[in-house]
Amino acid sequence: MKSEMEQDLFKVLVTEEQLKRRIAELGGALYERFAGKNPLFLGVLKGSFVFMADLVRACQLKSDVEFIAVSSYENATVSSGRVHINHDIQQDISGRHLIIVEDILDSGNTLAFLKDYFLTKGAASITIVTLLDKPARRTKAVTADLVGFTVPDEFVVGYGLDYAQAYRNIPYIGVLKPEVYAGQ
Ligand SMILES: O=P(O)(O)OC[C@H]1O[C@H](OP(=O)(O)OP(=O)(O)O)[C@H](O)[C@@H]1O
Ligand code: HPA
Repeated sequence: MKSEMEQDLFKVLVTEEQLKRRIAELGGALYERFAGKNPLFLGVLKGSFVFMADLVRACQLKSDVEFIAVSSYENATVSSGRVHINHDIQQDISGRHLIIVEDILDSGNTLAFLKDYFLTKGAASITIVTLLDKPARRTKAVTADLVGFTVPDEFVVGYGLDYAQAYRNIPYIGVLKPEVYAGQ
């Protein structure tokens, strides 16, 4: 029997197997770039929490982890354009090589904001890793250094990504049935 979340799904875009394989590749690429450099993995909450957990374990670098929580979607499927910091980082990042870990690069508002924010705080370098890239929706000129999958212009959920805070615990990436958004 389908779970209550699966009943809301219209289709699967990226399977668990595809995620696992690609994240192993991303981990390997990061290892080659950062071995010996003690980078700081900086996860962007909430969406990146699942990807971050798998990525750091796929990349056996000597490194530490930090998190910032920001939001801009306010229960909608389009960005409000205003990025709020809900919980800031807890350590000095000046002189550090940052690996920003995102679940999705969509309009670019969040990563454009965070790049400026961390450069102002004195990061030595910033590398952006995003699990998903949705270039069709971009309004800010920001690109990722490493991308897991490029996705079409559809609102996606699962593997950390939400709609109205739900569906983050689906273990793959999918698209919801249109009626789930009815009334938005
Ligand atoms: O490129 P953008 O259009 O800025 O979209 C990407 C951001 O949107 C989502 O976060 P959201 O604001 O929904 O907060 P959440 O991570 O807590 O779900 C996602 O996790 C990214 O951080
Ligand atoms: O397609 C998306 N799904 C979930 N959260 C998001 N934040 C930006 N784009 C998306």
